[in-house]
Amino acid sequence: MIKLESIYKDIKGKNILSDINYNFKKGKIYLLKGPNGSGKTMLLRLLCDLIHPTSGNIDKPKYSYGVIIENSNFVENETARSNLKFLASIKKKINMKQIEYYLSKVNLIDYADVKVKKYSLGMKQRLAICQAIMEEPDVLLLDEPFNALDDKNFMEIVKYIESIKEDRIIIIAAHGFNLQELSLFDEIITMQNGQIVNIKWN
Ligand SMILES: Nc1ncnc2c1ncn2[C@@H]1O[C@H](COP(=O)(O)OP(=O)(O)OP(=O)(O)O)[C@@H](O)[C@H]1O
Repeated sequence: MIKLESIYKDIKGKNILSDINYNFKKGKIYLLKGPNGSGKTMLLRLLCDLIHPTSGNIDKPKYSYGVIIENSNFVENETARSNLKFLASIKKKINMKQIEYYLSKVNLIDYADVKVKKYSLGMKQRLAICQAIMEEPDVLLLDEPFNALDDKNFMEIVKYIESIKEDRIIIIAAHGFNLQELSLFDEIITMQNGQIVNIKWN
């Protein structure tokens, strides 16, 4: 569990997150929604230690993280396979067989040896999802992972994310108009002006 208690974050004198109290539990999928600038990305950054709170407590064990936050930086002139191979070489947790397994999960196995610069936006998004899940992290943080996906790939990725939720904390920040209708999400958290203003349990 990740426990946030009275979290405040100020950047350059401006309040970005305000009095955030929340427990994120394993086995659940969370939707973070809210208007542009409401603090969704900042909350994700805080959860994976990219930023630290100005005040308040974060209580959590030493988790591993898979993240998509802002643009994923793949080397455009390399293939998907060599990009993922390079990323996997940092932690040395997985081998090429596992990379290929996850490439097939996001429907990219047939394009593994195509240079990323030839990928469409949706394919790049699926590659980013692949990169985030391939090391089977405890916590999956996905910022706007669905934007460019067509209906078929959207539904397949949604089903897939649902299938891996056991023993994992999954938090997805997204605008999508009808996303909250999906049974995918166990809890829907609405943010506004850096605060959590509504919580809905599915
Ligand atoms: N590097 C930064 N320095 C100062 N303020 C920042 C920085 N990055 C973001 N902010 C501010 O933090 C606030 C929250 O931004 P955040 O990116 O978390 O919003 P968001 O809910 O993810 O928005 P969006 O839906 O547009 O992605 C905004 O007011 C933004 O202007």
